[in-house]
Amino acid sequence: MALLKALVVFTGIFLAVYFYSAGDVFEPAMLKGKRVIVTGASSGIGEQMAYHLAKMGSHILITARTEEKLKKVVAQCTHLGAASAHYIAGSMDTMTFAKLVVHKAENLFGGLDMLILNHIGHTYFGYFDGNIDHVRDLLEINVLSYATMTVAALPMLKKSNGNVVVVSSVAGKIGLPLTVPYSTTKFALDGFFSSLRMEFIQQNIDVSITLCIISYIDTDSALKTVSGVIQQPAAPKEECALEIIKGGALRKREVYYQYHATKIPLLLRDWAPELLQSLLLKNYNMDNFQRKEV
Ligand SMILES: NC(=O)C1=CN([C@@H]2O[C@H](COP(=O)(O)OP(=O)(O)OC[C@H]3O[C@@H](n4cnc5c(N)ncnc54)[C@H](OP(=O)(O)O)[C@@H]3O)[C@@H](O)[C@H]2O)C=CC1
Ligand SMILES: CC(C)CCC[C@@H](C)[C@H]1CC[C@H]2[C@@H]3C(=O)C=C4C[C@@H](O)CC[C@]4(C)[C@H]3CC[C@]12C
Repeated sequence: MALLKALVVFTGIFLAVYFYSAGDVFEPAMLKGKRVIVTGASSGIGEQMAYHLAKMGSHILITARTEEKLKKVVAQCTHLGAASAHYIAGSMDTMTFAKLVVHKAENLFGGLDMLILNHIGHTYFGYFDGNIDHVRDLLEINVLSYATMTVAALPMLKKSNGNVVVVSSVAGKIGLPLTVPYSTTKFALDGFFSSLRMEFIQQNIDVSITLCIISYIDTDSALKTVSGVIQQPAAPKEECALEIIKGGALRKREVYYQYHATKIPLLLRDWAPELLQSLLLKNYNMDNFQRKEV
């Protein structure tokens, strides 16, 4: 009898896990013909996301400040099989530009399926220098432009039951040294977008919001800034870019990449904060530290 009970329970758990994860299967075809904006796509993870989307056959609009780099990324996207690829150059420190990007997508595509918010403004990797004006400027670029673009894109995203994908960081969930202004902006994204997600659910607005919690990635800018100081290895940007797109397409609440480097610290955060603190500090080799502009 006990064996039968155990068997029933086991089968129940197996079926629950099977059917729960069945909806979790990603197919590149999910992005075919979809109309996508990627910000900060002239380099790093944003550039890699544009290439993945191109291979999947999406319509892509990319943006950043450097026109020369954007032209090259667009050419490569076309070569890789994008349904169409366009760029618009400008800086996200002006909210009129943030809105302009969304309006350009509307004019080009007549709608929008996915908004990938990924750009970050320049900052420094070093002890907080007391400059509040820099924190304010960074909040404009890293947070308010994200909110502005989301507001501008919402009518289109409601029509398509689309996705907002927000690229954040472990530094947006856990306080870390040497990135005070940056970390401030990434925590703010959690506040804005996690609250907005709850409001969408209450109002039956079928637009998903995916917050991506990313650890140390091997982009040129990250390697230039922190190698020597950070002890852990950097994860590959290509795989990171794909995991972000998958999370958005599957309408996940949050993406954790790399899983172990983000989930384990997050589990410790609330239950063993002092242990986490001492483990994290061991990860920084301050003998090699020099303040750097990012
Ligand atoms: N690399 C890492 O270790 C980690 C990265 N992340 C997150 O991943 C995302 C991408 O990072 P990563 O690829 O490393 O960064 P990169 O430095 O490679 O890319 C940043 C992008 O933002 C653009 N950008 C910079 N300033 C502005 C501006 N004022 N207005 C508009 N665009 C601007 C840059 O282009 P241009 O200069 O031409 O404007 C570039 O395209 C970020 O959100 C970051 O926080 C999270 C955790 C770890
Ligand atoms: C197990 C983890 C909790 C350990 C801490 C991981 C630390 C070392 C990781 C996590 C988040 C990372 C920073 C980040 O998010 C984004 C950028 C912007 C990029 O242009 C320059 C590098 C920088 C500052 C990364 C530096 C390394 C950080 C602090």
